[in-house]
Amino acid sequence: MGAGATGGYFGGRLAQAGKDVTFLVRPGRQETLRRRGLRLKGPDGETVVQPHTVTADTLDGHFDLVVLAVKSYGLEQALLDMAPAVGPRTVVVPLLNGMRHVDELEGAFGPERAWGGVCLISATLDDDGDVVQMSGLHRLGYGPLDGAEDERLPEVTYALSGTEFDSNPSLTIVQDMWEKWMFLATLGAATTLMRGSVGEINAAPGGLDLGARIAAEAMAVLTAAGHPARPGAVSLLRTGLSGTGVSTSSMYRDLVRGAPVEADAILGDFVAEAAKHDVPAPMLSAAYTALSIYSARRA
Ligand SMILES: NC(=O)C1=CN([C@@H]2O[C@H](COP(=O)(O)OP(=O)(O)OC[C@H]3O[C@@H](n4cnc5c(N)ncnc54)[C@H](OP(=O)(O)O)[C@@H]3O)[C@@H](O)[C@H]2O)C=CC1
Ligand SMILES: CC(C)(CO)C(=O)C(=O)O
Repeated sequence: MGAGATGGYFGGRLAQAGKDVTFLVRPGRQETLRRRGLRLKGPDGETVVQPHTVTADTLDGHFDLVVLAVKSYGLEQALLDMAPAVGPRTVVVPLLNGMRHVDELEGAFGPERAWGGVCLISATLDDDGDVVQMSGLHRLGYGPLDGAEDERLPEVTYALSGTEFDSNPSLTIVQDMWEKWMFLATLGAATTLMRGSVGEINAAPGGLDLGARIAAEAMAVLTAAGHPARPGAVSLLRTGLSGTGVSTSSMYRDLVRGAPVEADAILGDFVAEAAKHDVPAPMLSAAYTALSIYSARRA
């Protein structure tokens, strides 16, 4: 569902590996994909696949697996449009950041079909509509939200394996999603508040300290919410915040090109979680306020 940066990337890699993939898209995107093919550009070169696409009005029959890859502000319509594709045994794996979509997905399709998902990638669409993978990271995690063994997990794992990206079935997907949320809340707040990449922030006076302070707030929120970050997640966060590189966040890239941002789902809900547990989060809160002003001006 959606053939933008993440849907285009993971779906394109699956199609490249010979899997039976259909992209549910809107007419504008369908036209671009017809004209140019689905082009994936990245550190390892360029690949073109000719994707099979459908639009909501031509969607027919149930699918085994739906990978939901829209922005949070497009979720409501996306759930309506994809509903005919979801049958009794369909599994829906969302790639969205944040946690609010979990309730919406469960509400729409029921807990037996709504799974959790996490994607770690830095991707964007360029001016031609091609998918650009901006670093070597491309990991997709998925699993049932209740963490119980599910006979469909090996089937979904088979469907999502044998491609160029890392595929991670997980029985701790809710914890994985919280940790991903912590990572993105930190990186998203730092890059949008400072209007710069990780390398630029770290090179500026006070930049290193700022990153560490936002990370400390975010980790405290996870602990208070009952999902303390595991050592691997803490180390990923530290690595993500260190260095001199050009890495940013999808929210930063949306901000600098004047596009809508997912501030409410990524930072608003996170700050609300902090308030619920009386955890001070002044830096995260400042970033959310700044993005809310940006969103109000765009409206
Ligand atoms: N980009 C990144 O590096 C990462 C993004 N994420 C998360 O993944 C999610 C998706 O982000 P991303 O892929 O970057 O977003 P994009 O904006 O690049 O892609 C979203 C796509 O969804 C399509 N879409 C929206 N609504 C519908 C609909 N009703 N029917 C069909 N297609 C629809 C849009 O189509 P149209 O072209 O018609 O508008 C667009 O192509 C977000 O929550 C983001 O935070 C997570 C990790 C990394
Ligand atoms: C932080 C990152 C790059 C990790 O995948 C991400 O999710 C985003 O930018 O939206």
